[in-house]
Amino acid sequence: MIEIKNLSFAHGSKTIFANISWQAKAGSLSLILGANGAGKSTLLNLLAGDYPPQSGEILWDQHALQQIKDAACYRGVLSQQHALHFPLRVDDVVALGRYPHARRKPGLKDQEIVAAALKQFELEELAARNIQSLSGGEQQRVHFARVWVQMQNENRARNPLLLIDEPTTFLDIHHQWKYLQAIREETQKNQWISIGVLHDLSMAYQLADEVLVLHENKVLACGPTQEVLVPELIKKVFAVESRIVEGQLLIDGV
Ligand SMILES: Nc1ncnc2c1ncn2[C@@H]1O[C@H](COP(=O)(O)OP(=O)(O)OP(=O)(O)O)[C@@H](O)[C@H]1O
Repeated sequence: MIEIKNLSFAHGSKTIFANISWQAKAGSLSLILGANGAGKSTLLNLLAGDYPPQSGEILWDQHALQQIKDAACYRGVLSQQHALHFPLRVDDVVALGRYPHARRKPGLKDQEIVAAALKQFELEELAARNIQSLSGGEQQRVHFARVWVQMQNENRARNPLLLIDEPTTFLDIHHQWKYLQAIREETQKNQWISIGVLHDLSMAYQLADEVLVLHENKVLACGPTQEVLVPELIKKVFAVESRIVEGQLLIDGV
């Protein structure tokens, strides 16, 4: 479990959150929602350990997140864009995800995990290509696979933590659904703690087990998605009209 307790954070003199608390459970996909500038990426960056909390604490399976030494074996971060400015084969990029686990270089077991990821993410035909020659969406699929292999860990000292920040921006609609559904299934099956940011509210409504809504430096609401993400709240936070029709969230417009 991730527990955020009385967390406050400011960028310079600008307060982003004041005294927020929240929990994200293992086995759940939790999405952070909020308008532009609400602090979603800042919260993910704190969970990624990019900078320490200024006050309050973040606990990962009851240990202070900042003090966990083997975090790279249990924490994967998938962002909108990962720029690689040098030539590397696709399968070598995916194998980079195994380096935190390997003493020197990835061994047979790591190679098997990489091969399984290339198959699962439909990358076998691209495996020998230079990543720089791929389209934006193809590159993003490679990074999904890289993070997926990083998250595979037989030693369960803690529940793996997956952080996703708008990871589907460059993907076509088939791959958006395929990969987010794969994340959801892995999360349930392997008790990952998966926390992400997604701007598509309808997709969030379908896929997220839990949501956290950030608004005006506070947690406006949190809990099971279909209880929290109701038209009144959506109007207050995003200033759009919406409806729930046959279990789907439809956005009508501004
Ligand atoms: N390094 C920084 N220095 C100063 N201000 C920053 C920094 N990073 C972010 N901010 C500001 O903090 C606020 C929150 O930014 P953040 O990126 O967390 O928002 P967000 O909710 O992810 O927004 P978006 O939906 O637009 O991606 C914004 O007003 C942003 O301008």
